[in-house]
Amino acid sequence: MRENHRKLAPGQLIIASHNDGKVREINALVKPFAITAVSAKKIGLIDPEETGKTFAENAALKARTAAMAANLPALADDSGLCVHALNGDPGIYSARWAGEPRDFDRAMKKVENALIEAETEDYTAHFVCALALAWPDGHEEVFEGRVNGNLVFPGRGDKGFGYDPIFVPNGHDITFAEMDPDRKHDMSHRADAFRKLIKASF
Ligand SMILES: O=P(O)(O)OP(=O)(O)OP(=O)(O)OC[C@H]1O[C@@H](n2cnc3c(O)ncnc32)[C@H](O)[C@@H]1O
Ligand SMILES: [Mg+2]
Repeated sequence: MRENHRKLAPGQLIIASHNDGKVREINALVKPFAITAVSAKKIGLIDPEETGKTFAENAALKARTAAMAANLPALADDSGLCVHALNGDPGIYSARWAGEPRDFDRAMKKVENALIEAETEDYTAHFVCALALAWPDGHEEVFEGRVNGNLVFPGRGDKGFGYDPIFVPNGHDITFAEMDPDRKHDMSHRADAFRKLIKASF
C-alpha cells in the first residue's frame, strides 16, 4: 500500500459515472469539501466499455477515460452485489445483469432464481465499491469499501437504486431501499470507500 497519496486540490472534479443514483450519492458525500462535482453524463463524456476483471480495474478505467477527456481530475465508482452462494455473482456484472435498457426488477429476479436453482439457504451477500481517482497526468489511486448483509425476496422499499430493495445490511432489519439516504450513507460500501478516499486525498 502506497502511503504517499496525492491530495485533491480545491476545484472541479468530474464524476465519471452515467448512473444518476450513484452521482446523487457521490455528490452528497463530497458536499462538505471545496469540490464542484460535474457528472460525466452532463458534459457529454463517453461511457467506456468496462473491460476490467475487477472492480478496481473498472473504476480506474472509467476515471482515467474521463480525466483524459476533460483534462481535470476524475472520480469513478465501480460497484456491485456479490452473492456468496452464487460464487460472487453478479459481482462486476451487476449492471449487465439488468440488461439494456437497465431493468433492476429483472436483475433482482435473476438473483432470486439463481438462488432457488442453487437450492441454498445461504442468502448472505456483500456490496463492494471501488472508487478511483485519476488525474490528467496519469496518476491514479483506488480505494475499496464493503458492506455485508442478507438478501430478502420480494424486495422492499423505493429509496436508493439498483439492488437496494433486496439488501438488508448486517445489524439492521430494513433494506437499503427502506432506509433514509443519510443512514445508507453512514454504512454503505460507498461510504466505506469514501472514508478511505477522504483520509488519503483531501
Ligand atoms: O459505470 P457507471 O456509469 O458508474 O454506472 P453503472 O450503473 O454502470 O455502475 P457499475 O458499472 O459500477 O455497475 C454497478 C451496478 O451495481 C449496482 N449497485 C452499485 N452500488 C449499489 C448500491 O449502493 N445500491 C444498489 N445497487 C448498487 C447498481 O445497480 C449498478 O448499476
Ligand atoms: Mg457501468
